[in-house]
Amino acid sequence: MSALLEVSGVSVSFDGFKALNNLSFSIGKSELRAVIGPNGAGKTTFMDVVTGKTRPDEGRILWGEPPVSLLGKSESAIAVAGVGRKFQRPTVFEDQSVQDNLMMALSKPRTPFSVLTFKPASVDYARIKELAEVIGLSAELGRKSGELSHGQKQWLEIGMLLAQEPKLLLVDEPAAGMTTAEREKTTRILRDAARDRAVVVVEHDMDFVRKLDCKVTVLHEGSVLAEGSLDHVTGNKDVIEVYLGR
Ligand SMILES: Nc1ncnc2c1ncn2[C@@H]1O[C@H](COP(=O)(O)OP(=O)(O)OP(=O)(O)O)[C@@H](O)[C@H]1O
Repeated sequence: MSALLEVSGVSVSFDGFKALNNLSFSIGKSELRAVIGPNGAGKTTFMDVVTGKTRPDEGRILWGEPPVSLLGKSESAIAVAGVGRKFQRPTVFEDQSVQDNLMMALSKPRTPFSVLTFKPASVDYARIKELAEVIGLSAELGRKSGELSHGQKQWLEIGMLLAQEPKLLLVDEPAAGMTTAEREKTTRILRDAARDRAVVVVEHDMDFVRKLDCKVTVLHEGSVLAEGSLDHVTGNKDVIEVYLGR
């Protein structure tokens, strides 16, 4: 499988402390991957370097086919290239309806004035209907987003990101604060999203990671400690030591 994103030998230091230490990571075009690791392992910094928020001191970040370097590109250029990022807390426009939130997301990649001048066409309404089905909010399209449950807001934001058709979606702890039923639905949404794009899920919750049923990358002290199925990595003695303490 050819890689969509290839991170190699990336290091990032903050005041001499290596948050990422010679990190290498690669993901294919339609792949779901969970990234786990104890607090301070470098998960957020990893997402920050991929999205251009933090510049690495060393290493390469190659993207797409033919591969181009993401190093030196701005956060917005990286987003336009197809990297979407979902932060942990949902950020939707609470006073707007679910449909309007999705419509605003659809309008984003056009021009700087697109939100003001955007006139939805029937194709846009059809796309919103489709997105609402993907995120399980078809019955909520007319509701104010502020009235949604925490889980529904998270799904709406995932839908808003999908509206922009990212090639890679980075999702930070989507299951936090969700009910069991919401987690199950989130698993389904992420697995479906990864059918035709790459999805990286940073997660602490092992039950949730198990349900994702995908390859897992374990980070520790800014490097990859282990990689493989969840059973493989949780059976690794280094991983056990890191999680349970020496
Ligand atoms: N801007 C910064 N300045 C100084 N140190 C930082 C900065 N950002 C991260 N760090 C340090 O780098 C290390 C890695 O942090 P990072 O947030 O990437 O870890 P994480 O795996 O996301 O942790 P958590 O699971 O707690 O969110 C931590 O020790 C953190 O304190």
